[in-house]
Amino acid sequence: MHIKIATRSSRLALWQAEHIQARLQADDVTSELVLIETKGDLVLDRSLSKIGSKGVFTQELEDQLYDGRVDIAVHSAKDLPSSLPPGLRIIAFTEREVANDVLVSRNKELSLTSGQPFVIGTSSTRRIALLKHYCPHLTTIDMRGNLQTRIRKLDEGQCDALLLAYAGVHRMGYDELIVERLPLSEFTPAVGQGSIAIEAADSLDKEKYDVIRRLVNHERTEACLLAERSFLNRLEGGCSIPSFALAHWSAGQGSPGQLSLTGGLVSLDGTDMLRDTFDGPYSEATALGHALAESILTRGGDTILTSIREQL
Ligand SMILES: NCc1[nH]cc(CCC(=O)O)c1CC(=O)O
Repeated sequence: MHIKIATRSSRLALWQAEHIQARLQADDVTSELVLIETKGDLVLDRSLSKIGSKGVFTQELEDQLYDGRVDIAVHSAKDLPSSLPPGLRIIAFTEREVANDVLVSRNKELSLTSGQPFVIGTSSTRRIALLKHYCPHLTTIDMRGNLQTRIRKLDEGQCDALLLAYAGVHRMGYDELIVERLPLSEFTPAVGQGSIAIEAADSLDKEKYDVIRRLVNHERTEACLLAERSFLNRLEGGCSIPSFALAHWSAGQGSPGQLSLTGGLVSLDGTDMLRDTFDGPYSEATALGHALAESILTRGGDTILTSIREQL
């Protein structure tokens, strides 16, 4: 069997695609990578929220799936919108890497909790809003581009530190630049952070589908991500909305276990913060995400969302 894989060509995207290739090799499946530029890779002078939140890193890959030029597309799960275009679906999620955000700097003394002011480069609306909420003494400057570009900008002195996902920093081999791992309880990650998602057309050959699921999919991560993505879907938030959610699986009473989903929303200026945790059975992941989102919306989340949409 031979599988054609669409991927972006950033180093992180290639790492992820090669990771999937290595998994498939375990079963004598051959594969090849088809490298594709997306709008998110090409337009670097505007923030993601201005380019348009939906599918900036995914659309060109999806075109290849529709045309049948590739079998699957590999993405950071975080970059995939919570609802996919018709005819496409996610067929597997890899086991999640450490989900935390980390502070990256050449200066080992820096810490978010020290009370010392410094400048953080990030253009994530979630990270900016959470920093405003928990660390009002810090300043942020807008910083896009792939990991290597951002670290170059850090080294040029454009900022003192970066706030990044551990998963990407670790995969790119920059662990020695991590000066602090941020607590999940405050800096709750973006939906899907740390997992790799495999997207395919509904028409994907059944044998390929089965092989990919068997060799790549991690069931517990999948359940967590279904809950998180359902939460995001109900909020109708793309990656430009400062929302966050993280689910954990636990053994609970008997199999197949329980999910605990924490998620919320913060206003762009950091003043209004809503966060809650809902627990439910593993088999009800989608309903759990939906219920948490409903609760957040009725407790004032709808007002926060309206004002976010007016400002972006
Ligand atoms: N949108 C950028 C993006 N997409 C996925 C990752 C990191 C890897 C991951 O979370 O899977 C990053 C960089 C970052 O947020 O630091």
